[in-house]
Amino acid sequence: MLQACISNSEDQLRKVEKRRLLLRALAPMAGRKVIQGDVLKTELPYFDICVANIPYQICSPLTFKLLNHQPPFRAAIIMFQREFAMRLVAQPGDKLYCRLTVNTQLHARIFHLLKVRRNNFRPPPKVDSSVVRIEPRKPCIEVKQEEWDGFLRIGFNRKNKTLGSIFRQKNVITLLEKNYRTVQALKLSQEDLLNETDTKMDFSSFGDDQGMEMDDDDDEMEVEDGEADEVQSEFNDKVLGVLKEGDFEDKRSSKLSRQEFLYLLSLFNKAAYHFYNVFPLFKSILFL
Ligand SMILES: C[S@@+](CC[C@H](N)C(=O)[O-])C[C@H]1O[C@@H](n2cnc3c(N)ncnc32)[C@H](O)[C@@H]1O
Repeated sequence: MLQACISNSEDQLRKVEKRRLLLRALAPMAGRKVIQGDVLKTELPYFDICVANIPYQICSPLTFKLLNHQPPFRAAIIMFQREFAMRLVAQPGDKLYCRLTVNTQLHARIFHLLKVRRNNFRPPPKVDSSVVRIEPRKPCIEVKQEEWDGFLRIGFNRKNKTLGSIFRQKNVITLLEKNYRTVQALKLSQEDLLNETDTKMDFSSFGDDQGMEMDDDDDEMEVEDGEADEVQSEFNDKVLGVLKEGDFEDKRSSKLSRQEFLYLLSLFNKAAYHFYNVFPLFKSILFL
């Protein structure tokens, strides 16, 4: 059939070659189901490999959807906007190292495969691209995702400030103290709080603001609107004691590895300091 199409015309030869390559690429798909739909809204079936050239506005939600997928797949090879890709593969100390980096690298190993320059496309888009390989960690790391997210938000609030300075901020201490008092009032154990380990990542909080917004400022994002005054109280001294215990007071989030973040969070939790709003838990216990 294909042979019959062959002609001397260079254009047609190119078309035939394209078609031959396409048929070869699709051969393993024979008998497979094709699902048509919005990838973000579609429940994905079991899959082993994901290969995708995606519109860049869905970089963050798609990445987190894939990382939440169970059972974990073998690998995803995806082309991302260059800067997003460099954030995924950044290492402590790199300019692009951020909350997105730590969060994704907690759940997956990420490799930069190749750069694709804008001029490789016709017409050229406005940005360069990179192809990366994402391999979910197996077994997956068990964390309470809300706790981890809350902790990283605070840590990367001013990623180049020392943790000592961040954990003197009024809004940070107020959050920790409120949670601490709730936990104490209910005499909740570590197990009560962390038992329902929720490894699911809430990618809704990782809008493209988190994934792509990049400025020259140190600031990642605010914990919440409002003042960031420093406080000095007995409670604050105790919180700083946790930082000192792990030798973290003079360290900066921009240079901490994910293992160090995990360790520091474990020290805080051991001392009953929590970073997510425990109040709903309090309410659910009251209304049992
Ligand atoms: C960058 S193009 C890649 C096209 C083609 N796969 C290729 O590699 O040449 C991205 C494609 O994803 C489709 N797309 C955009 N948003 C999508 C979504 N939420 N779910 C599924 N496909 C989407 C677009 O219609 C477009 O065809």
